[in-house]
Amino acid sequence: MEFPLSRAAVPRFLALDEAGSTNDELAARARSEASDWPDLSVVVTDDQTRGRGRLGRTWLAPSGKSLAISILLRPRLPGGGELPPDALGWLPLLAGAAMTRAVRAAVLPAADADAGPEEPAVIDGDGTGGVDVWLKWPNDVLISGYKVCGILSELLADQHAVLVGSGLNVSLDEHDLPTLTSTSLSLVTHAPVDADAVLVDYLGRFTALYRAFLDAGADARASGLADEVAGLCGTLGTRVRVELPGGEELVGVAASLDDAGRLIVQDEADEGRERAVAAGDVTHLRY
Ligand SMILES: Nc1ncnc2c1ncn2[C@@H]1O[C@H](COP(=O)(O)OP(=O)(O)OP(=O)(O)O)[C@@H](O)[C@H]1O
Ligand SMILES: O=C(O)CCCC[C@@H]1SC[C@@H]2NC(=O)N[C@@H]21
Repeated sequence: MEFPLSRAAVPRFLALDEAGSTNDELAARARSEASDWPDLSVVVTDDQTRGRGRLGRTWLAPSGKSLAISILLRPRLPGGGELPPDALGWLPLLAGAAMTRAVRAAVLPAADADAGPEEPAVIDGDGTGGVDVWLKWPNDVLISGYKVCGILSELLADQHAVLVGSGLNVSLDEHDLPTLTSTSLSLVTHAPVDADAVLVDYLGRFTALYRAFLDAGADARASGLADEVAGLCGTLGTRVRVELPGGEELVGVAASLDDAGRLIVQDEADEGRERAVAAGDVTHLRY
């Protein structure tokens, strides 16, 4: 697949006909030819054969019907210093916000896609009941509750770099869907999707948010990133169950994001005491 628009949008762009994992492909190049792979280098394929999710889980991508996109970040503060650890948690959320906007632009009429972050994005002209697109904290983009994109961020500690990998279901049919809870762009639009147009939109939005974040000294509130993420995050205000990494379970309303991008949950088992969650499997519960 050719990506003329996306290729022009970033400092280095490599489209592979096939890859095991684009995160692994980009990590290997970032290490072996570091000076040739600058900040915001991108590796993409529409045929990823061994995609990874968190905790060794599998990301499935039928050949030719989805995009695996990896972005290399070598973030530096305006003075050249490295990002404080708390700032790193915002990078996957930044990617999620950019992807949520790009998915909205791909599946919603322009007026709805560009609405303010708090506006629900809904099409209801055809009696289908409407379509909404939200970010599920911390790493999924959902269309009407179905997962269209998953994001995996990995630290390249030896490079002081981060890889942000996104798997986007572009044109999977019903019978291609890997889970009962997934969907694709074309299943929603009922029309062919221009993958290069979606990708360049994602990269442009990502770059703008990333530059603003770094220019503000990696202060998510000052740069507007925290508001953008919060406005797009469908998890906030809902009752959630969180399976914490140690196996503990936490149930309560997801109230806000803290300064490190962690989810603040009001623990029902402890009189609503607020607990900050950095990682875990989140399920949105219905009342
Ligand atoms: N192409 C795909 N589209 C949607 N979901 C997928 C796809 N491939 C795999 N999955 C799901 O994504 C999960 C990846 O695991 P990971 O823990 O990284 O994701 P998660 O977003 O945290 O989990 P979940 O999707 O269950 O909330 C797998 O467990 C699988 O259920
Ligand atoms: O399931 C998730 O939520 C995360 C999935 C992340 C998949 C992407 S596809 C591009 C990059 N390469 C990988 O092996 N994984 C990520």
